[in-house]
Amino acid sequence: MSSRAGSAAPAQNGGPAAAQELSPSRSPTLRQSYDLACKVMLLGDSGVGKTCFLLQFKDGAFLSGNFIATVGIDFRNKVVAVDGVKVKLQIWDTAGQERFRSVTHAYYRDAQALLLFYDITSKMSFDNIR
Ligand SMILES: Nc1nc2c(ncn2[C@@H]2O[C@H](COP(=O)(O)OP(=O)(O)OP(=O)(O)O)[C@@H](O)[C@H]2O)c(=O)[nH]1
Repeated sequence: MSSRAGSAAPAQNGGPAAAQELSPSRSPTLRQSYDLACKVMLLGDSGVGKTCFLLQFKDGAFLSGNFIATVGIDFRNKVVAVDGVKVKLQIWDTAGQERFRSVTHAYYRDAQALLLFYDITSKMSFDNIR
């Protein structure tokens, strides 16, 4: 299985090298103006579709073809308007693989929302997220 380079894991494909270097303040999209900020975490087993959901929501694109597992954790920002209020969603895409659990747990603390994902064709992925 191939791996998608996450920002909180050893660098692959020229990505940042260490977990402590992953900071939302480094994102250029933060320059967008907003009224409220909200941290959202995407959680669930590996392969349930967290990254695809995020890319679809952020860019309107679907990642089909070879499955590339997330390494560690990564995030994307998107500003949405809710009743005239600009809300910046800082959406954190966690790796579903067990070996990254300790890395991803460290990011839960100040989240306002956790989105729990499972694969409707896999009862195990549902049981694991309960
Ligand atoms: N049929 C179908 N396949 C999907 C859907 N969403 C994602 N996939 C496929 O499922 C595979 C895994 O998707 P990812 O979004 O990378 O899974 P993930 O939960 O981010 O996995 P990790 O990064 O390992 O935690 C990919 O091959 C996708 O093309 C969906 O809604 N339907």
